[in-house]
Amino acid sequence: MNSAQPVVRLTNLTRSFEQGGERIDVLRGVNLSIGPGEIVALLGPSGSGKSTMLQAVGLLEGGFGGKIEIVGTDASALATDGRTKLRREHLGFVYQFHHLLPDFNAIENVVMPQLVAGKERGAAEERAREILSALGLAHRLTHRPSQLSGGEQQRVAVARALANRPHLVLADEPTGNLDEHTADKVFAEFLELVRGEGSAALVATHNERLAARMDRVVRLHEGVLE
Ligand SMILES: Nc1ncnc2c1ncn2[C@@H]1O[C@H](COP(=O)(O)OP(=O)(O)OP(=O)(O)O)[C@@H](O)[C@H]1O
Repeated sequence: MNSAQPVVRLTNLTRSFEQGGERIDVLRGVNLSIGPGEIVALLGPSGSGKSTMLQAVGLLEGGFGGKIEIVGTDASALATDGRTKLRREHLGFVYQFHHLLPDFNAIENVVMPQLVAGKERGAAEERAREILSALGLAHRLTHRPSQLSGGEQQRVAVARALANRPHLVLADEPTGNLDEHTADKVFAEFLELVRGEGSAALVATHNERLAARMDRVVRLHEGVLE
């Protein structure tokens, strides 16, 4: 990767929804460029389009206008297979709710995306141990999600998102489901890990306090960033 190249560049991103015969223009021309290792907070009131924007950047949904470039590749021009490949190679996801596989323990949840990416099992397990330990979960490796606290579940979700060393982590209210004290702690660990790994991140949040800890804050207002 060219070191000066943005990990994501959005040019005139648009998205509208048709609901009950009415058209809502949620994104009306969003422009954003995130550099390597840069951690950006995406703020905006409820319903302003933060999740919609993360879905676009995550190449999870179609129906968007404009251009989405991920590490220099124009995703808008790719078919489903190409978008999946781009997503697997460059992106990691953390959601408000952990979405861990319930029948798999912590280490297996972190190993899984690495196997999907073609990594050999031994190396994947070593990486999972390393990253879970960095998040203080060395003593919880064989616990299943139901046997973990909410904070621990989110830490596993963070480890899973970073397992393949993504260039960009997309996080949608990653600590929104936790009490304030736990949220602060898990978020600090998340930031430290993302910084240590050198990944960039785009983090949607309502929380101004968390936003202030990131490198840059952008705000969605009436469909554009300000
Ligand atoms: N599939 C859909 N069909 C119709 N409208 C939708 C759809 N998805 C989102 N919207 C609308 O788009 C707007 C933006 O939703 P979005 O979830 O992106 O907001 P948000 O900023 O993430 O909100 P919150 O902070 O509450 O999670 C909302 O008005 C929502 O109702």
